[in-house]
Amino acid sequence: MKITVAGTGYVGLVTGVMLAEIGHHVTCFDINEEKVEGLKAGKSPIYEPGIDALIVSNLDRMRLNFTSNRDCAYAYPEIVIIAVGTPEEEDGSADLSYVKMVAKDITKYGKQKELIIVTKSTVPVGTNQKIKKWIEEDLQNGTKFDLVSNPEFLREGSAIKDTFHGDRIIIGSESKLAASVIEELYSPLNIPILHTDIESAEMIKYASNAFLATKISFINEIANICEKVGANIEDVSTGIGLDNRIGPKFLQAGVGYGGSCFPKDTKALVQLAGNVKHKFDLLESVIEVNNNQPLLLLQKAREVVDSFKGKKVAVLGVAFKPNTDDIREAASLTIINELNKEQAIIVAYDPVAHLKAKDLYKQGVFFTNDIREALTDATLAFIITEWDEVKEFPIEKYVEIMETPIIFDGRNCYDLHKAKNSGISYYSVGRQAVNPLIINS
Ligand SMILES: NC(=O)C1=CN([C@@H]2O[C@H](COP(=O)(O)OP(=O)(O)OC[C@H]3O[C@@H](n4cnc5c(N)ncnc54)[C@H](O)[C@@H]3O)[C@@H](O)[C@H]2O)C=CC1
Ligand SMILES: O=C(O)[C@H]1O[C@H](OP(=O)(O)OP(=O)(O)OC[C@H]2O[C@@H](n3ccc(=O)[nH]c3=O)[C@H](O)[C@@H]2O)[C@H](O)[C@@H](O)[C@@H]1O
Repeated sequence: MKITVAGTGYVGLVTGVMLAEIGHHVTCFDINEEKVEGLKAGKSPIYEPGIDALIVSNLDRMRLNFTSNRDCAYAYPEIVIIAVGTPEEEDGSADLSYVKMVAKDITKYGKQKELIIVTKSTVPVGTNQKIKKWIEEDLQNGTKFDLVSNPEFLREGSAIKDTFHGDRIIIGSESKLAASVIEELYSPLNIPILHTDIESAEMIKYASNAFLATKISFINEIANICEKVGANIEDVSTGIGLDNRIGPKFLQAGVGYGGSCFPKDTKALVQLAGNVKHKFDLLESVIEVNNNQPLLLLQKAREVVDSFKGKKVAVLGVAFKPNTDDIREAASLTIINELNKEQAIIVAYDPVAHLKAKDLYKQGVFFTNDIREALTDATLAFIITEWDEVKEFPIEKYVEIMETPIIFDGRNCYDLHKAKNSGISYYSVGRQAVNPLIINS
């Protein structure tokens, strides 16, 4: 099939590449010309394991092309997939202006008589009806179009695997024919498909992200209590997860969830509920717990050192999770901002996100992809992202290279016995402190 994907971010690019790989002819359109030029040359604008090889092989097979020309993108596709951003507005609701821009481009530049428009961007319930209205406002006579809501569930860092081996594909449509075309589109993937109405498909996406965020805030609250009553959250998580009804996933306690989606989608769902006069108390608490979680780690450090002023502090991990260069809403930024306010000398390490993060700070923060450089002569270190490079860093080295080996681990990377034997002062989440220490400023 002939497909145009609007937006070449994490979702659009991975979707486009996947569809080309399973045999479709895909044009990826983006308004960012620099991105498009790079992609034409086979250069991915995002760090995502496995994506570069798929871009290059499908460019070579001529099944994939990139453009910033609207005529080329919208003239004759059979299907347009909307995969542009839906960032949050100031009040937490979703900004639909990029989605609207695509809807308007489709009617302005489209020359086809029949078209299926698939919404893959995460959009509030009711958005597909808005898209319908935006398109009908200036539709050429005689053009027939159908809408399909087809939310995306990939995770950054494992996006390729998630796309080829997802748990489910949701197809929400008012048109049986359009739904069957989209089912056919994905059939080589052999992933279970659920057909729903459009509104339910839109809600499935928000409810999924909200549920996962709830699991994380729940386990973080249990962790916070564990610390006070002498329990160990790692054992508690394992014990809970052995119940098949609960399952072991998304029970890793830490400094909370970040990224471009959980924070914005939870807020958007609270807004959506508010619009229909439903106060979503549970989800509001999930968000509040998450906002506090990095601050609790900082609080532990404040109880150990009187002041951060003038001290070298290492921050290990800047990306919101491992295997991505995405730093949107990363817990590291909360920690760095607070330390920066308190005039610490911050050296932040990340194996891939260090360059992106550099652009955010004018002064007071140094970024490196050399973990030793970050730790050498540091008074204390915060572990914020559980990169393999961090987990595999030998614990004894902290003692060797830091001025005082005091570690605040926001991702529970190390075994408590090993930490004890190594001689570091080690504070983690939901577990007892090891070799606790007080130093004077
Ligand atoms: N990042 C993720 O892991 C996931 C994201 N989503 C959702 O998918 C949507 C896209 O997210 P990302 O890919 O992360 O966004 P992104 O911010 O990485 O990429 C969006 C792209 O759209 C382009 N764009 C903006 N307006 C455009 C227009 N009118 N025409 C063509 N291109 C345009 C931008 O230049 C950018 O390259 C969002 O709604 C997000 O919530 C859903 C599942 C996973
Ligand atoms: O809508 C989206 O954008 C996507 O959001 C998440 O994917 P992603 O944000 O890429 O990453 P996750 O692996 O879900 O992690 C999100 C955050 O939760 C944190 N997390 C995750 C799991 C856990 O047990 N504990 C925990 O703190 C991670 O460190 C990270 O900061 C969902 O997992 C995807 O299904 C969804 O498609």
